[in-house]
Amino acid sequence: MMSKTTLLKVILLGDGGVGKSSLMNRYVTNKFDSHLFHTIGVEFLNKELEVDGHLVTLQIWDTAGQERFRSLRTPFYRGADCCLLTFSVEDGQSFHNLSNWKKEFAYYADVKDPDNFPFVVLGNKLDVPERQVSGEDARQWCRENGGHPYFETSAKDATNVASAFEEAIRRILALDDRADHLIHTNTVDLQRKTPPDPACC
Ligand SMILES: Nc1nc2c(ncn2[C@@H]2O[C@H](COP(=O)(O)OP(=O)(O)OP(=O)(O)O)[C@@H](O)[C@H]2O)c(=O)[nH]1
Ligand SMILES: [Mg+2]
Repeated sequence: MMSKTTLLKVILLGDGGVGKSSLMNRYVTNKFDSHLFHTIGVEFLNKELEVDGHLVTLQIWDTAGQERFRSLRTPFYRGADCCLLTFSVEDGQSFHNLSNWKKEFAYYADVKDPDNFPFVVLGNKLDVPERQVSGEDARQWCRENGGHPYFETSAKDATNVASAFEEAIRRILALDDRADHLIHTNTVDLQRKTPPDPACC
């Protein structure tokens, strides 16, 4: 059984410690580690899913947020279909740095028109009671910086994690001129037990 899947690359950016790896792990493996190590360079995981009738292979690239790893992460920005700008609601500095992350992405991904590129903003660690960034401030930043969608998430208790990644997919698929850029790959469904087509080699 051959089926068409669309490969979409999304990239997680944001300060070290805001929870990028935890969000990816929660979404792909549904696990959470309260003592996760800082990422060095980049890592990626794939997740296959169906969104609004589209079979999608989501390739999630998780980057190291610490400044000392800048040169290791930036070569991987090119070709991203969506960028998830991530901060932690209990870390005001990580919120103030969103503009820098957006600029870094646009520069190294060579995005010509950042205002029309699909960014999604994530305010993570919603479960932590001591907030430094209000939802209203975050929404205002999103409105004033290109009208990006905003999700408050918790990788720890799984709040809104799937919704945020699925919004990223919808934003990409909604772009009018996607058709020319989509990478269609044929995949083999190993679960399906139908006999081979006799007309086939
Ligand atoms: N309470 C709480 N802790 C979280 C959440 N997400 C991540 N953490 C914790 O915050 C710490 C940092 O999380 P990471 O996922 O490693 O952060 P990161 O953004 O990948 O950091 P770098 O790899 O250095 O860029 C870890 O101890 C996580 O367990 C969350 O939603 N709630
Ligand atoms: Mg990490």
